[in-house]
Amino acid sequence: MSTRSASPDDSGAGETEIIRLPARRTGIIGRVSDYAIRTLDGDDVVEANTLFRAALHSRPSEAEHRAEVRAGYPAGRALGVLDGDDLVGTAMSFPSALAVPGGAVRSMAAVSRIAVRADHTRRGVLTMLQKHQLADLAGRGEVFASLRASEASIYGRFGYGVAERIRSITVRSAIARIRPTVPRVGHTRLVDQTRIDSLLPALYERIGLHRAGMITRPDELWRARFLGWRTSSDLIRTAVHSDADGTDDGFVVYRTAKDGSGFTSFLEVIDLHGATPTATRELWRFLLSIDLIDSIKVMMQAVDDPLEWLLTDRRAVEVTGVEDATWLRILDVPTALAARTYAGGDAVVIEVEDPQLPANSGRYRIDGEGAHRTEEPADLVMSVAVLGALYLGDVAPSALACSGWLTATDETVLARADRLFRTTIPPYCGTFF
Ligand SMILES: CC(=O)SCCNC(=O)CCNC(=O)[C@H](O)C(C)(C)COP(=O)(O)OP(=O)(O)OC[C@H]1O[C@@H](n2cnc3c(N)ncnc32)[C@H](O)[C@@H]1OP(=O)(O)O
Repeated sequence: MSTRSASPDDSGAGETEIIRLPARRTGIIGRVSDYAIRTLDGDDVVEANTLFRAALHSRPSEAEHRAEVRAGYPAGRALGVLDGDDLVGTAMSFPSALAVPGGAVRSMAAVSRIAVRADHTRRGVLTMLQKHQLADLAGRGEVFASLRASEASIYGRFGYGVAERIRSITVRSAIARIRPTVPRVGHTRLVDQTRIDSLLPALYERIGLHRAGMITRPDELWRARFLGWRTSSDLIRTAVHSDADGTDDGFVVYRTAKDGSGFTSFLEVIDLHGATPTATRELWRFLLSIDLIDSIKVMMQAVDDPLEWLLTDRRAVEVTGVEDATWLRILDVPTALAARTYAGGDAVVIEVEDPQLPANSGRYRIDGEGAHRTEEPADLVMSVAVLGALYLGDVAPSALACSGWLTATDETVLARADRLFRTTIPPYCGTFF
């Protein structure tokens, strides 16, 4: 049990993130000066969630949702930093798995809900959390950790590199028409929003990890998502596409909101996945057919999404931004390097530097057949964060060499490395956590 101080009238309106967890002698896994770090369990994760929400300037979840908030935390994966009895920092992760170039899938911790109480920042609390979290995840045998960064300047120092980017778009519905020669396949239906819990996880699993960068969604991640959608003040709807044989093969979750004039609204795509490009295309056909929508926004779309090619007027799609999405931290470099495929060509030897997880440091020979440790001299030297950036194929080694992120013995090495790491399409995750 834990206690949280509340406003004098106890209405909850003024609740703060001053959270006291009872002193415990057990479960402490580390100490730095006045701070102790321990694994959080039971209702303590709900308090950690309140701390996280406060750090993002959001109010706590309603008391009636306590059980659901708790269900959104996998057991044994939340950490808390305590200053005396005060919870002042937290981090957690979901157990997931990542599809890598070539189609293999390896374990991945989806790291999330990192927060330090506003009056304790810049004193090393996150550094303490990261040190323990990385060691814990590597100790569990997880191959990757991944996160979405609130700010780009935070996580490189902990070995995370930008491995995937996404684009955001606005579609002007009034001029967005699907080219008439594009065949209509299957059909799309709205589903009962109160029943999506039993529909979407299985459908997402059936869609599968068909692209490098996609990740599995554990139950706790879905629970957290459903809670967010249920408690949103916006109107949220779900549509499912089935193919010509009647098999469900894609879904879209979207919200609509009025723009103030009364009759027109905008629509925002929250989650859209198709097992095939055709399923995704047909979901777009549905979205574009909804009446009284001025514009459609997508915050998280693959950078190579072909939507504009589908339309009679490609300028109906305005790209409003391109941002970093997956920050990848390779926890087990030998396993990660061996898991992905490489285009052919001559070998390169890379030297990886990883002071936080030194078992990763060393030289690796990579060629079209795979990758393994070697004692040969290095052609390229890079940090584990830079290897994370290269790994899914989003950026070429030559681009990172030119910007000073890695060093190469000569230009010909870079051409070889570019060829080896190149992938046919850029990575895309499509899951926020
Ligand atoms: C995956 C996610 O959950 S993303 C959400 C992350 N959470 C938030 O953004 C919520 C608001 N912010 C916070 O809670 C905190 O400021 C955190 C978690 C970002 C940082 O925690 P802190 O305890 O202040 O970090 P810590 O003191 O360990 O700093 C480590 C280093 O990172 C730097 N750093 C930390 N945060 C930032 C930042 N926002 N911008 C720039 N540098 C930063 C520090 O200056 C320090 O650098 P140094 O090693 O050269 O001295």
